[in-house]
Amino acid sequence: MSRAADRLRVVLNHLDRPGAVRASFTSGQNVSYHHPQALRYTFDTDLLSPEQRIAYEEDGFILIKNLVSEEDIDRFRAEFERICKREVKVPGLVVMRDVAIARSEFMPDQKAVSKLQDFQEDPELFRYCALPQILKYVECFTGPNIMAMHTMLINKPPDAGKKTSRHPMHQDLHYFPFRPADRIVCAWTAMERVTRQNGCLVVLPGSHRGALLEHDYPEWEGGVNKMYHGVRNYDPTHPRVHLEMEKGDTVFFHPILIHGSGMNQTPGFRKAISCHYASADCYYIDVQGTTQENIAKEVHELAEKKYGVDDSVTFAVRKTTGGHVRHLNFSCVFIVFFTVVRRIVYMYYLEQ
Ligand SMILES: CCCCCC(=O)SCCNC(=O)CCNC(=O)[C@H](O)C(C)(C)COP(=O)(O)OP(=O)(O)OC[C@H]1O[C@@H](n2cnc3c(N)ncnc32)[C@H](O)[C@@H]1OP(=O)(O)O
Ligand SMILES: O=C(O)CCC(=O)C(=O)O
Repeated sequence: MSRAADRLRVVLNHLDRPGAVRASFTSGQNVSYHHPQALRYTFDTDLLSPEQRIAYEEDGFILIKNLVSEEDIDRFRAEFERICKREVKVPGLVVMRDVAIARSEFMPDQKAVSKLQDFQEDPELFRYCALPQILKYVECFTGPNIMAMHTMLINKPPDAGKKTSRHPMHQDLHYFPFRPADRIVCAWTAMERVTRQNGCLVVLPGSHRGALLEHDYPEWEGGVNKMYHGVRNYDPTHPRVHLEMEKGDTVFFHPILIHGSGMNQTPGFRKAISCHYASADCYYIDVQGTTQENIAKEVHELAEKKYGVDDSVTFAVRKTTGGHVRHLNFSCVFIVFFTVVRRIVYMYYLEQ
């Protein structure tokens, strides 16, 4: 270990000792999960090294190599294929097609699927969200009571020539009407080798320390996928990092971190699986009058059109236990983030 790392460890030990200044939390449940004021984004659970904690604090993301086994990933891939072939039907699942491909008559159906969203009712895919090795890291950011909030399997298609396979630079918090942001984290696992060629994630290190910015559709000539909003104004000179990853590597990142992904310039699909987690202490906010109002409106419109929902819709809550990490799974579609969310949290507390 380097001398600098040794020094860092000593400083962190001092800061972490009982009686040191603590950050405040939204409930007493996290009392033993303190972190020193200087470290705002991470908890000490004996998993992250001092260097890793500092890296996440400074950059807003951390990449862990080889976290998910080849066997698990192959099982997720097989389940994805079963879903595409309609061999299994998953309640609440949102199947997205790339806008350029959806409008093509010639693409066989399963190839057109660019993303599955809200797979929490698929036990095989949902295993990803409950993998102990993932939850151990999640706990470093959310604290011990963890909720799975949003799930995706992203199947970035070979670009159809319109550059629609790109995902504009954005902050995930734009889609989440709950807070505090620092207690939310995304786990994103490469299901195969991801490179600049096939459209790896691109992040702006340190941008998680900024505010949630205004988002809207980018003005792209070839079209933009539904709800793929981009950050309106960000510093184009901000350093960018392309996260090239091997199968099974996992990146954890903060919901204010500005990120996106490039065009897939290869003939193959680029797959990744991800889950957004939050502390059970997170609370929902009213997004009226905030920058999130535009996405809330769009989600409501889509929900009305597709499901005819109103605020009286009820959603089930399922609870699972994984070691000492309590893990909640919301049975919800994307829309509940903006509609009946308060009820779900309330039900959770009633169950205690
Ligand atoms: C926190 C992390 C957030 C991550 C950020 C995100 O991922 S944000 C992205 C989240 N996105 C979503 O949740 C979108 C969910 N998607 C959907 O609900 C659906 O895929 C859809 C509404 C876009 C289309 O569903 P439908 O079942 O109506 O599909 P259908 O095939 O009948 O198409 C209806 C019309 O929509 C067009 N269409 C289809 N897919 C589209 C797409 N991705 N973007 C734009 N338009 C699309 C079709 O060409 C068609 O247009 P015409 O009528 O002109 O022929
Ligand atoms: O996997 C990708 O290409 C980008 C995913 C992403 O940023 C998102 O869905 O929010």
